Amino acid sequence: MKWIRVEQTTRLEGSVQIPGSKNSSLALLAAACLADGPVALHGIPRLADFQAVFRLAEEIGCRMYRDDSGIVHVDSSGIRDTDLDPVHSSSFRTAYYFIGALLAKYGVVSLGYPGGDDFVSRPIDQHIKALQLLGARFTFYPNRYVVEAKELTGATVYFDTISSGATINAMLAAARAKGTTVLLNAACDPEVTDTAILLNRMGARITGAGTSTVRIRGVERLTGCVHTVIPDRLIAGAFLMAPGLTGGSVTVENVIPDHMRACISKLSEMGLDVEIGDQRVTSRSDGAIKATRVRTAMYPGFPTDLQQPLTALLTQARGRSIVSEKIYPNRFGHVPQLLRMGADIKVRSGVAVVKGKAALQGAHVRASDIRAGISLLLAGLAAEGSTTISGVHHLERGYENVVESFRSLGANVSWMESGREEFVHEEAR
Ligand SMILES: CC(=O)N[C@H]1[C@@H](OP(=O)(O)OP(=O)(O)OC[C@H]2O[C@@H](n3ccc(=O)[nH]c3=O)[C@H](O)[C@@H]2O)O[C@H](CO)[C@@H](O)[C@@H]1O
Ligand SMILES: C=C(OP(=O)(O)O)C(=O)O
Repeated sequence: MKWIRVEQTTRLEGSVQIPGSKNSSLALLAAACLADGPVALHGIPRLADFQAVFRLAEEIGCRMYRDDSGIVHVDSSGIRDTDLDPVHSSSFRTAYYFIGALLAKYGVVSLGYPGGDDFVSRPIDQHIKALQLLGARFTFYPNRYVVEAKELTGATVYFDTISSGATINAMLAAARAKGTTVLLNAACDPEVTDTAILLNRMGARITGAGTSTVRIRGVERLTGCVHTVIPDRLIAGAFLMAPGLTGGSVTVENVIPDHMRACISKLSEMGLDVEIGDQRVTSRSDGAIKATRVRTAMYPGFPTDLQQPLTALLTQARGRSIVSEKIYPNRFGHVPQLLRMGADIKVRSGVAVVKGKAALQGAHVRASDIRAGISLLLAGLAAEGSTTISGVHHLERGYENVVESFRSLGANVSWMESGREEFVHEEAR
C-alpha cells in the first residue's frame, strides 16, 4: 500500500506548471470518437481515469493511445461494437459521454452505471432527459443500462438543474443529430466550452457554448483535427491556496486566469496577495489570513471542487468561516479527517462552520475522494508533526505528480510504501 507523508512546512517558494484539465480531457476523448478521421489531443494528463478510458476504447475497437511525446491519438474508424464493459465503464464517472459520442453513429450503446467520487447522490436524470428528447430510449438492468436510437433529432432541451456533464453529453449527441438542438439553462463551465471548441474544429456547428443557451446544428460528418486541452483550474486553485497555510509565494504557470476568477477573488478577500499575469497567477502570504463566507455554485461561481481545499485553508484563518456547499451538500468527507487533526468544524445541512486558528496536529487520515485528498495534504503542511494520508488513489485521480510538485516548492512531502521505512518518492512514480 502507498500513502503520503506530510511534515509541517513553514514556507513554500516557487512555481508549478499546471497540467491539462482532467474533467475537460474526459469529455474531449469521448468527443474525438465522433470524428470519422484521427484526432490528436495535446495536454491530456496522466491520471488513472485515462487508463480506464483507453482500456474501454480498446475493448470496442477504437484506437486511443499516447505517443512518446505525450500526445493522445484517437481513431474511432475501427469501432466494431458499442457494448462497453459494465465493470470497466463504472470505474470512473464519465463513461456516459460515450452515449453522446456513439449513439448517433451506431444506434445503440450499453454501459455500466457511473462511478467517480461518491457524494451520496449524483443523479443523471438531466442526461437522460436530454438524450430522450433527442430520441434515445433507455432500458435499465441491475448492472448496466442500454441506450438506443434509430435516429437522433434536434430538440429544445431545458435543463432543470445546471449540469456540466449533461450539457456536454447533450452537445455530443446533438453534434451529429438531424436538425437543430437548443440547450437552455446550460452549464457555462470552461470544460463545456473546450468541448464545443474541439467539436467545432471537427466540423460541428455549435454556438453559445460558455453561455446558458447553446445551439447545435447537427451535421452529417465530423473530421479529425488537432486540439489542446485547457489547463486544470482546480489543480491551480489548490496550489494558490497553499501559501495561506505555510507562508511564501507560489506561482501557477500555464493557466487561464479568467477561468479562476471566483477562486482568485476569494483568496484576495481572505488577505492573500494574488497577482495575475499572462497565463500565470502568483499568490503570496505571510500566513495571516481572514475568515470568509463561501457558497459553492456552478461556473462562474466558486467551484465545489475547490471547497474542500478551501476548508483546510479556513482552519488557519482568523475568525469563523461559513462554507455552504450548494452543489453536493454531502461533500464533506474531508471534515471528520480534519477533526482528527484538531480542526474545529461543525457541519449541518450542507453548511460547515469553521473556527479558525486551530492548532492542527499531524495524524493518520484517509482521503475519501479526490478533493478531500488535496484538502488533507494542505492541512498537513500546517500541522505540527507528521500527517500520513491513505486512500491516495483518490488523490491520484485528480493530481498528476502531486508529491513531486509540492516538493519542488519546498514542501516536506513524500510517498511512502508499506513494508518499507524509507521514502520512495522517486521510485514510486
Ligand atoms: C468528470 C467531471 O467533469 N466531474 C465534475 C463535474 O461532475 P458532473 O458533470 O457529474 O457534475 P454536474 O455539473 O452534472 O453536477 C452539478 C449539479 O447538478 C446535479 N445533477 C447533475 C446531473 C443530473 O443529471 N442531475 C442533477 O441533478 C448534481 O447532483 C450537482 O448538484 O462537475 C462537478 C460540479 O462542478 C464537479 O464536482 C466534478 O468534478
Ligand atoms: C468529483 C470529481 O471528479 P469525478 O466527477 O470524476 O468523480 C472531481 O474531479 O473533483
